[in-house]
Amino acid sequence: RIRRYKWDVKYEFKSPDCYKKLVIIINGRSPGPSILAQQSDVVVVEVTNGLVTENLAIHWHGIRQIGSPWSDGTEGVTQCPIFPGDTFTYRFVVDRPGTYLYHAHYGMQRAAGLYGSIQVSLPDGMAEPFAYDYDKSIILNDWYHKSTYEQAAGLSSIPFGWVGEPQSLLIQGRGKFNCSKLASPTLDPTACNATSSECLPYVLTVIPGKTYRLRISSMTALSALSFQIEGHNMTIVEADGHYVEPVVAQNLFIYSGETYSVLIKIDQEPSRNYWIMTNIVSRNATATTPPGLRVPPTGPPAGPIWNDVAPRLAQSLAIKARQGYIHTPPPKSDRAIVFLNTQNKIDGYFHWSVNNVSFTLPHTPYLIALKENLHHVFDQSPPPDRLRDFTNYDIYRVANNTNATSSNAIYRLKFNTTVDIILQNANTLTANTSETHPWHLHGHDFWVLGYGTGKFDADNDPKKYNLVNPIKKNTVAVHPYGWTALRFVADNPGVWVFHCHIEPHLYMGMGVVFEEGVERVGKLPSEIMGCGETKGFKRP
Ligand SMILES: O=C1O[C@H]([C@@H](O)CO)C(O)=C1O
Repeated sequence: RIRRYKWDVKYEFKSPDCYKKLVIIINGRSPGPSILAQQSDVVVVEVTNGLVTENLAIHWHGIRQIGSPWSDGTEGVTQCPIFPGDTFTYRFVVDRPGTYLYHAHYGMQRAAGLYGSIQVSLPDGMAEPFAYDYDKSIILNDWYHKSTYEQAAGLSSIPFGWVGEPQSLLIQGRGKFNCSKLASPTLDPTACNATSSECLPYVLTVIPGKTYRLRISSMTALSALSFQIEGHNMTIVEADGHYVEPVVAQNLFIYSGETYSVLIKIDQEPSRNYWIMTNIVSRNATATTPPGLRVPPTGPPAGPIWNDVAPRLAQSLAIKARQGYIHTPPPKSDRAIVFLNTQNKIDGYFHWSVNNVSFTLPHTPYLIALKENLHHVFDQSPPPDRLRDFTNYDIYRVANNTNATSSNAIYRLKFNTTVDIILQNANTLTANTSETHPWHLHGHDFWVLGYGTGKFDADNDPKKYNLVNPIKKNTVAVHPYGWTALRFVADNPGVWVFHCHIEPHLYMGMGVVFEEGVERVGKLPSEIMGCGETKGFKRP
C-alpha cells in the first residue's frame, strides 16, 4: 500500500512554551503530522519548501532506506537541499514495525521545530509480544528562545557563543515558560502570553484499569532526559523499533534520537491527577514542564540527580533483545574502528572531533559525487581508524589536541563486511567535564555489544561483548568518561552519516560518513541534484 502525504513547510510565529518565536511548521503544526503506516508500505511525502529564504531537507530517522539511499534526507550527503519554493518527493519503504521519527537535516532546523513521529504497525493478523489497550505517541524536546540563526552563528564565531541550557522542555510540543522571568520588559505585549492556548499543558486522559502503550521519543537539541509518570511504574518493551526484554522502571532515561515504547497500567487512585514529568540529566539545567491546569495535589516528583551517571549506565546495560526476537550478530568483525570523541579548538574556533578530525560537509552531496566520479569535491584520503597515539591518550584530562583538523573525508567500508565501532568518550575543554553523546547511524541498525567506564581496553573488553542477546538500535549513548561498542554489517549500498544527535555538536563537526557498496546503487533520481558541481545535472 502507498501512504501519501503532502506537506507545506514554512515559518510562523508560535508560542509552544508561551513565548512567541519563529517556528518551522508542517501543515500548520509543530510537531508535524504523524506518519502512520503498516510494515512494507511505501511512504510518499511531497515536501514543498515554503521557508522562502532557507533550504530544507527532511530525514526519516530509523528508516534504513534499503534501495532508496537518495531518500535519506541528509543534505550534503544523499541529496542537494530543497531550494525555497521547490517541491521534493521522498519515497521509501517502511520495512519494519515500530516507532521512528522524522526531522530536518539541514543546518539547525530541527531545533526550530521541524520534527514528528512515524509509527509502523505490524502486518494484518500479526500481534505484538505484549498487550495494551491504547497507543499514544509523545515526543519530548528542549526549547530555546534564541533563533537557530543566532545559535548557529554563535557556534562558529570568536568568541564562541554557546546558547546554554534550554528555556523549556516540551512534551508533545507544549511547555510552559514563566513569562515573569523574561530578562527585560519587551515592547511587544504579545511576546510572552501565559494564557495562550498553544502552551496549555499536555494532558493524557486515561481510563482506570487500562494499559497504555506510550511511544516516548526524544528530539532534543542538547538535553538528555528522564521521563516519568508520578506514582506509576513503566515497563520498557521497545527501543528504536526493536522489542526488548521487559524492563520495569520508575523513570526512563532517553537521549536525543532514541525512541522507546513503555507500557503503563492505570492502577493508581482514579480521583486524582498525576504528573507527567521530564527532567534534564547529564547537564546542570533547571528547565522542567510545570502544568497550568488540573494540577496534581502534590508538587512534582523530584527528578534523578543530574550528574549521577550510574543509574543511566544501569538502564543502558539492562536493555536486552527480547526472547524470541533475538538477531544474533556475526561472531567476529572484519574491521574495528575506535572513535575518540573530543572537543577541540581549530584556528581558535570550538569544534567537536572524532580522532582529531572535525567533520565538514562538501558542497556536492557525497552520493552524487561518488556515483558521478567527482573525486575533487571531497578529500579522498581516508580518516584514521584510531588515533595514532590512542594508547597514551588520557581521557580524563583537558584535551591538548593541537593537531586537530577539519575534513570532509569519509570512511569507505567493504560491502557486506562486519564493522565494529568503539565510541570512546573523554574530557571536554573544561576541566572535570565529560558529556553524554547520543550517536545515530543512518541506513542501519547496529548491535550494542557493550558499555564500559574509562578507557577501552582493546585486548580485554571485546571478550566481554554481549553476543548472545544484544539489542539492535539506531541511536546509542556514550556516557561521560565511558565507551560504547557496536557492530553492524555494511550491507546497505549508499552513503550514511554517523553522528552525535546533539544538534550543535553535529554542527561543530561531531560526525563521520560511511560509504558502502555505492557501485550497487541504481541510477540516481535527478531531483536530488542541482547544487554544487551538479547544477547542470538536474534534468527537467
Ligand atoms: O559544545 C559545547 O560547548 C559548551 C562548552 O563546552 C563550552 O562553552 C558545551 O557545554 C557543549 O556541549
